Amino acid sequence: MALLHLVWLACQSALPLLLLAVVMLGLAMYFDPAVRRARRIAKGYPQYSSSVPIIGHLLHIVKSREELFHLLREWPKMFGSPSVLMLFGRVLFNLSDPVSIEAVLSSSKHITKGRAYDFLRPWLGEGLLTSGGEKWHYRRKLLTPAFHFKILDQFSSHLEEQAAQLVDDLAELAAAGQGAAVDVVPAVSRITLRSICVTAMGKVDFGTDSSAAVSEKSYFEAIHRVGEATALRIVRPWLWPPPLFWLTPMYQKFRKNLNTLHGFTSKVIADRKMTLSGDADDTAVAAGEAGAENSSRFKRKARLRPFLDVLLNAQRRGEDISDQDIREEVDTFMFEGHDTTSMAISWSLELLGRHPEVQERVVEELRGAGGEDWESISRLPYLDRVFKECLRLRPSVPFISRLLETDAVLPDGRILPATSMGNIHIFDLHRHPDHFPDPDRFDPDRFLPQVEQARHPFAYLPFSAGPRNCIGKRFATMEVKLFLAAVVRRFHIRSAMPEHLDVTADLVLRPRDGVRLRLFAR
Ligand code: HEM
Repeated sequence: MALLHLVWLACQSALPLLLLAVVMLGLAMYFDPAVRRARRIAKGYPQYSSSVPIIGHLLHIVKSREELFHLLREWPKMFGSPSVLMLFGRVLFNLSDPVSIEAVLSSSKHITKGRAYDFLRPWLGEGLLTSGGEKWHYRRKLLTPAFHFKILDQFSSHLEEQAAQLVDDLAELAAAGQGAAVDVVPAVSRITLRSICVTAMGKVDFGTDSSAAVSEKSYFEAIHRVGEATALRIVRPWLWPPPLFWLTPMYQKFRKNLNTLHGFTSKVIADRKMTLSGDADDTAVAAGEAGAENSSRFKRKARLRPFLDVLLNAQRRGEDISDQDIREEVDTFMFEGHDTTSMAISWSLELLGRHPEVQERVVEELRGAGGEDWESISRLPYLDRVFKECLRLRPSVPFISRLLETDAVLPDGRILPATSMGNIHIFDLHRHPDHFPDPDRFDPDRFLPQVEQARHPFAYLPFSAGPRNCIGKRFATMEVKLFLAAVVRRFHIRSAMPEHLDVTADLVLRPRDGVRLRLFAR
């Protein structure tokens, strides 16, 4: 604490120098020849006519997070896609059409994440989501087998247990609410966090005392606060330079919440290290001892190597992975692996609550499925279409971004020039009227095989596409479908949300006041 205070004082006294450094850096970037070329090319694209010298279109986007979310939805209607936003001499392309998005995402040249991800680094470090270059290539190759479908098959029984637990928790919540609307997000988040822990992190023991519940609760609250601060910082340029951010009262809270997040993940890693070090086969294999691979116990375990064990074993084999590296991956997967699925499940329940006829058809299909396990559920075609349509209308990740390090060339010859940002608005892509007629209508039959095949392959991207697509896509699909199936089998669901949603610009698609539902036992 004292150290933090000293840093804060030092920053304050060095403020004029820091500001000067920021201005000098800004000017160097502004007059960089490649950036000037990008500005010249960007003039050919639609954009706001009023641009202020240096700050560009900044005044248009300084809004509350709710207002900003709605403003972003206006851009495709006003300008089409691609359109341009200028900020401090930098060109940002807003992309919400499949053709220009394909030009960016399908190329292995455009794998560097946009500047917005820099603000995630205090939390997620250089994990798989934020890293680039060699580091990303190595980690992606190392971690891909941890999400192979054979490993996911081993996870299905854990997820089935968690689905049953979710149903019990929701029953308790509904009983406490006595027929009133309840916000299901906290209950769903708790179970999706447990799900990623018991599968990818190999954590089996949550303890029976209340301390586990307390640490889970503080973890969610900290995620929300850090997410809010990060999303706000992205659209408040005066908070971009770290030294300026450090001087704000917001930073003190941000730091405290980061400590909670890192404390939680460090404990998960320490617990798993302890379990593995007590396992003679595992230690021998990790150290590369002769004969270990031939042990029959190892052969059984090798098929079951979950995400965290892959990292810990790579470290024990002497590969270049520090404790810090492991923690940033665990932070990344813990966040990506539970917040995205938690919102996908909550939003899907809400959409089913608005469309009782679809809900009943899902229940009917489930009754004929033959079982409640993943084997039976994975084959259901109508549930699959509902799942896809829910992620179309409510994509958990509504926005992603790339820094274009080389030109991206569109099929009509136009260029998205190097140094600019390709901001991909998945939320608007999924509402493109040419690809999804009457886009706000909920209609699972948009995903009938013949309809899907006729559509542009980059018109529907809830999990992104190309080399940096979602590594957890199969895991997420299994979890969301299993949980939806378990909940609708047990409850009639009715949405208690207003017709027009109040959504905020956040890291995941989150409503301002939770997802409120009425649940009635079937
Ligand atoms: C419904 C649930 C999910 C959705 C909608 C979703 C969506 C996405 C999207 C759109 C991206 C691309 C991000 C970007 O380009 O910046 C992504 C990347 C990623 N996702 Fe997911 N995700 C989901 C669940 C999961 C789960 C369950 C995990 C982990 C178990 C996961 C781990 C990751 C990671 C690590 C990346 C970065 C991959 C890379 O850059 O190589 N996601 N996800």
